[in-house]
Amino acid sequence: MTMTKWWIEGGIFVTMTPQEPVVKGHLVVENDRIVYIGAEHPGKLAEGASRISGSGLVFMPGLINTHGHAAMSLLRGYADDMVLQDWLQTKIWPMEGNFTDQDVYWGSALSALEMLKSGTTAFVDMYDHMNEVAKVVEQSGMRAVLTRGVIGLCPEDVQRAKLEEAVRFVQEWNGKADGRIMTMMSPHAPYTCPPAYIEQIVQAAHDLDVPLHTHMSETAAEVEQNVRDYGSRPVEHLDKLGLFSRPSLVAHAVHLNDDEIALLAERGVAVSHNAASNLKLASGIARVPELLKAGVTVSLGTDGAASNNNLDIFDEIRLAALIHKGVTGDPTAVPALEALRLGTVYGARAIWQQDQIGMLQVGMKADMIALDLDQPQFYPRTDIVSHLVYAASGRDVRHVWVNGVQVLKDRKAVLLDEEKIMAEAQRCYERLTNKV
Ligand SMILES: N[C@@H](CCSC[C@H]1O[C@@H](n2cnc3c(=O)[nH]cnc32)[C@H](O)[C@@H]1O)C(=O)O
Ligand SMILES: [Zn+2]
Repeated sequence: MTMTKWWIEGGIFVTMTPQEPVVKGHLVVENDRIVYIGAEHPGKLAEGASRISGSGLVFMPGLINTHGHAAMSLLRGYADDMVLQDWLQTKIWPMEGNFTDQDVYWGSALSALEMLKSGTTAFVDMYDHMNEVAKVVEQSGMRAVLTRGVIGLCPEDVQRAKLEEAVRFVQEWNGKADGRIMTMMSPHAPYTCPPAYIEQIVQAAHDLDVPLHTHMSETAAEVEQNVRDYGSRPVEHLDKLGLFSRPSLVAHAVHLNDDEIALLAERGVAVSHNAASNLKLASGIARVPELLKAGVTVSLGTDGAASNNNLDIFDEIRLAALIHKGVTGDPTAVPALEALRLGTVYGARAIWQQDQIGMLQVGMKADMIALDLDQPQFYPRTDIVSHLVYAASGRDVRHVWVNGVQVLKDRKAVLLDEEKIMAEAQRCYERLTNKV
């Protein structure tokens, strides 16, 4: 393998490390890893490196989106302003029922493009036709944790077939694309999977030695129904079924009581906070300050583009910093640096990759983004972290690298064909809407 080496000369680096959150200086990457970051000239380490000027740019770790359904970008704007159960049952599921491999491929490619262009370098995806999503990840150069989510509201033979498909997906893709693809197992939610089915999925995760992912406690109605059907709230229910006996990541976790927060902390369960989706579907607002105080890893997710309706993690960072202040009446809730950690360091923790990504530090993978600082919203130069949280958006992202490879250059995707993806996604949508 030929060695690649590049050197960012003279930039501002928001490293997200506890020791030195902001560094003005230099960064050197060799192959897929950061080999130098610091104020001093890198000296010998920069020998033979190609030089990139860091002037006018701010660099930070790539953002991590810990919950979504990439192909749902095909349904962006298709069914807005509805309540979750009605939205899923009358609009989304009937459309998804007609999705082909091609639809999932182009829908996921559209999302990959949008994510890259707004600074997301790693994402979690729970969906169907997952081979297509994996191909998109492979081609786009992104990093992802993928899982064939299963809904168990079907006869046992269909349940079994879905579970086998999910297992095969893990066997085929875990660790692929130079390690950029990792996998999980996922019951879609406690209200769509009977308890015995959840136990089978948990067992499969044990056998395969992969983590678990699910939607949990998204709406008050879900919690009530869980109590009616199973005699306990979703957290206790899933705990009894063994879901938290493995590394697990739960999306939403909006309706939690104090005991449930304590249990999630005790079991080391990570939460994906999907603020925009929860607001849009009027599901509620997660108790993020309390979760953080209890020591739960809280990360950020967009959920599908049909309930957001974009995939910009900068939006989620800003929302996380704002709504919890509004809800608690405490302006110190989720301060700027903590909000930025939700989208970076904690995101990495939530997908068990904190030793690899989420910070700019020697030895870490070079998953990094650069934003254009020479824009009015970033003047005057007061506090760069504050600017990234309260003033920035994904549209400010100019360059993106994943695993040491530049995948976005001057706002253009390097490995994806932007025009073709948008045209094909449009065609998929038109074909799908003619079917129903
Ligand atoms: N179609 C598969 C399940 C795929 S898992 C991903 C599912 O999550 C659904 N989904 C998207 N957003 C949400 C949400 O916020 N809550 C619950 N389900 C969601 C989405 O519509 C999709 O069907 C099967 O039948 O087994
Ligand atoms: Zn979801």
